[in-house]
Amino acid sequence: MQQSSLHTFVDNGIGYVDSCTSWSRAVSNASASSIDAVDAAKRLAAYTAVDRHVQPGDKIIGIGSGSTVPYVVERILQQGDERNRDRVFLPTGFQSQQLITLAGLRLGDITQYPEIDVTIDGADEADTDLNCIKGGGACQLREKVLAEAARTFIVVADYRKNSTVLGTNYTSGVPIEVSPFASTSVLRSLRTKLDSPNATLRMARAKAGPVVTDNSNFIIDAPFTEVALRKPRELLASIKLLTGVVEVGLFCGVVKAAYFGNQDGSVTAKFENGEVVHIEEGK
Ligand SMILES: O=C[C@H](O)[C@H](O)[C@H](O)COP(=O)(O)O
Repeated sequence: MQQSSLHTFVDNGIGYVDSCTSWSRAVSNASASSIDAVDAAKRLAAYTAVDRHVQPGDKIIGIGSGSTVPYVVERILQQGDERNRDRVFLPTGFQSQQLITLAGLRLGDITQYPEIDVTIDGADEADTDLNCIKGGGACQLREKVLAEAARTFIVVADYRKNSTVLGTNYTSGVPIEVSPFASTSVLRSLRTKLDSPNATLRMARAKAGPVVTDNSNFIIDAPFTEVALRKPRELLASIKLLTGVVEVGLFCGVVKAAYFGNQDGSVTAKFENGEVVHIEEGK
């Protein structure tokens, strides 16, 4: 598999970059040079994470979703056929399934392999304690299953996702996957009971009607106050209690380490014990 083909796939995205998130739309609208800089940062983060966390003994590997993940697959391919021959790769959705297949890697399923050695995924934003917002691409249910099943769950992203408090840079709201049947009542509860007056159903861009997830559900994007987002575990618990909610794009207490590519060619690594390490280019 040529590396460029993996990115052609994502660029055309089967619509991923173009259609999934307002964040991604912002990127699409940015100048070519800023896209290059952001992409370079994504690649740096992905390569560093793979080099440190995808070890020869790791045989069951979870592959997340988003525009940073193709670089993860690219780096894994660079580890060579010998190392990848007896590995199985589990996808978090349609996009990563296509990535794995196109790369010529062996595709597996979480139902066959409920214990994963390492899962690497993107994020929409991560805070100081490694709580994350995920689901800008509507994949959070399968992503959370593969994150929790993994001995090591690693997040990779560019510098824009590295925050102190969730909701600082990613302002579209917390992505919430809901059963279509319950979507109106969940929306109402979010607006009236959970103080998210601007919660909205995510609409598709090249289809009339709402975004439909890989699990045939809908997505609600629910913005919350900074006060609420400073306590993501509590917020997650209260959203999950709403009948009809399938999964919430708040990941709390699952990330072992997050790698953020910076514009100057360095990588910032944040670990679950609170340690922050600055990795200079090439180290
Ligand atoms: O549902 C999508 C996922 O949570 C992605 O990992 C997240 O949206 C980050 O994607 P990207 O790397 O494109 O910013």
